[in-house]
Amino acid sequence: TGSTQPQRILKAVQNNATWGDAESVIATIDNYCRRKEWAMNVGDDKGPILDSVVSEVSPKVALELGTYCGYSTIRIARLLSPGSCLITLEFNPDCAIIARQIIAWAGLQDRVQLLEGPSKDLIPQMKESFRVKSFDFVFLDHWKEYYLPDTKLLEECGLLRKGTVLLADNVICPGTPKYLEYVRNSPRYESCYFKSHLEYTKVEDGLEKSVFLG
Ligand SMILES: O=C(NCCCCc1cc2cnccc2s1)c1cc(-c2ccc(F)cc2)cc(O)c1O
Ligand SMILES: [Mg+2]
Repeated sequence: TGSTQPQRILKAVQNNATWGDAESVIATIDNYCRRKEWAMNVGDDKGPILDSVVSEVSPKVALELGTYCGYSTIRIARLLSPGSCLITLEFNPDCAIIARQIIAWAGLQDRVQLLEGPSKDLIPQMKESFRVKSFDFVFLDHWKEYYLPDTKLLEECGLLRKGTVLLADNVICPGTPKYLEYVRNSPRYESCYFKSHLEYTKVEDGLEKSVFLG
């Protein structure tokens, strides 16, 4: 039986990146996915936009929906101040196993809590089980049709506060029309679009930044 894409990405990291060096892990994954095989990482075109929003927010408690191999997890976690934490949700156990190893290779396992399971089950547990009061920053990068229901779930669970920043990947490709319509028309959000490209391609894609107004 052959290897999976996450296993091949982990091997590339173990063979080329420096243990404990997050920048080298990011560069290794981008080189591998640009030259060898495309993968659904936020990538090196949208990545700097993600970096700039995270740096601006400086979140103490952040949430990521959709870990995959941990590429954006590392991009976010490397910018967090010590004492801050990033909770990342992954539903696929095979991805979770690989992501944990890639996050550890980057030396960021102390700032990251990877939870396995569907967002709709885990989000309602955040307050009681994971002792989260509210999130300062949320990166949406999971099933595109879940962006809207999960945003409403975060609102209903009282996990957003005045000023919480939501940043959504893939709002053009594959696209999240219902989510975009909601955050761009709701009086409870101030939204703006950062035009970019689908990871490792020339296809248009972008990130939507939406500030919850309370
Ligand atoms: O599907 C994408 N990401 C979601 C997969 C994660 C599924 C999960 C569900 C779930 C539920 N609960 C908790 C955790 C999780 S993780 C995705 C796809 C493309 C793409 C693919 C083909 C193509 F031609 C053009 C773009 C590009 C991207 O940047 C993506 O992010
Ligand atoms: Mg994505």
